[in-house]
Amino acid sequence: MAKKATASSNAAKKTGSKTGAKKSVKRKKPTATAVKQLDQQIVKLLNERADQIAELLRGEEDPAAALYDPTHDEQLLKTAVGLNKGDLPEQTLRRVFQEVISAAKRRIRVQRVVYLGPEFSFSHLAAIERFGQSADLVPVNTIGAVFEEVNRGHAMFGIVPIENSTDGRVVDTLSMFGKLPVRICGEVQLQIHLHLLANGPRGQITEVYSKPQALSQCRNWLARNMPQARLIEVTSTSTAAQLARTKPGAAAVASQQAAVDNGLTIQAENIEDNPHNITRFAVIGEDICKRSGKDRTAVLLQVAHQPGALHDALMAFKKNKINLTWIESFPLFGAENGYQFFLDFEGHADDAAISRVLSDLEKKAVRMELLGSYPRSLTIG
Ligand SMILES: O=C(O)C(=O)C[C@]1(C(=O)O)C=C[C@@H](O)C=C1
Repeated sequence: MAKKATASSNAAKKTGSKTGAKKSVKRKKPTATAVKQLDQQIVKLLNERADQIAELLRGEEDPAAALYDPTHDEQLLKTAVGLNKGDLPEQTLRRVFQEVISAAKRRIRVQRVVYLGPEFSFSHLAAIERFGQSADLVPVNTIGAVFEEVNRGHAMFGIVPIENSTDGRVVDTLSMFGKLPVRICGEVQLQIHLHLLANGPRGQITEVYSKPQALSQCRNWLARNMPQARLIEVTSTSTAAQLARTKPGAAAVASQQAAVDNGLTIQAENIEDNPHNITRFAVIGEDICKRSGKDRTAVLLQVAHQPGALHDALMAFKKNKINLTWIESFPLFGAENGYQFFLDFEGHADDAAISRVLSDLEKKAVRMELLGSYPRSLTIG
């Protein structure tokens, strides 16, 4: 991580004290020629790095299959960013290397990824974070459509919001797992900063548009600061930003990138009620992720609609000492039909203890689907 100068090191610089004195690095004067020479070197090295990545991938037994390896990508990014000795923020370097990896992979095969659009929704930002901008990132209008496109094989991957630290589960996503045989093969965790965007002055705003989850994540702020405005739910935050561009009196709760893309002004920034507002996105597709040592596994479970059935099934976790990290219930169609459960827990399906849990669950279940095992990700943002 880039080290920031501390108060004491600044003081040391001023006084030239021995303990704080840094060896001065001779830098070339930033003339136009010097900058051009530096750029030439950077461009040459970035090209060489991309060539190496592509070459290594081509050397794999199945280069196309090797393209999706979030654990390997994460290690590569961590190592590269860890070499930073300057003041550039970690996130800036991460972006650069992420794009080099993405461009190199494109030479092997273009990865088609669907997301809830339009552009600059948070799902789009999560897709850029995982796949880079050289992937073919395709917007669709609903979370259901992301699942449909992946299920029909029109896209190799989809990216869908699954859970938010302030607002909880994203029902549209969880309910789709019960409807289509699509697997989870990764996750992206993004820090979500929400902004109030509009075309005109704040005093003229009469309606605020956004996705229900985004409105809910800043409901206290909106109640305090926009008590007169009507809150209107739309399919995504970036759809809201498009509406705010054209509709008089309309504002949107959306990302900073959506403001830039739609030429809107940020009327109030970071209006999320919880400063640690994190959304977890699932990467869906057919790929099976290798064990990374820090994995989670998700299953869909239906047990008999009778007393003690869920308790009996969950004993599998206690018996095998596995930490259950998340459980959600969904009513099945028909009032008397009971519930379906979404479970998320620590470990990979290839671990011996997890395979015992899965077989125990299967014995107790009316229906059980393994949704997938995936490596845990860092929170970005
Ligand atoms: O509307 C978007 O921008 C989305 O990508 C969806 C979504 C969500 O449904 O959770 C994603 C992240 C934020 O939590 C708000 C909205």
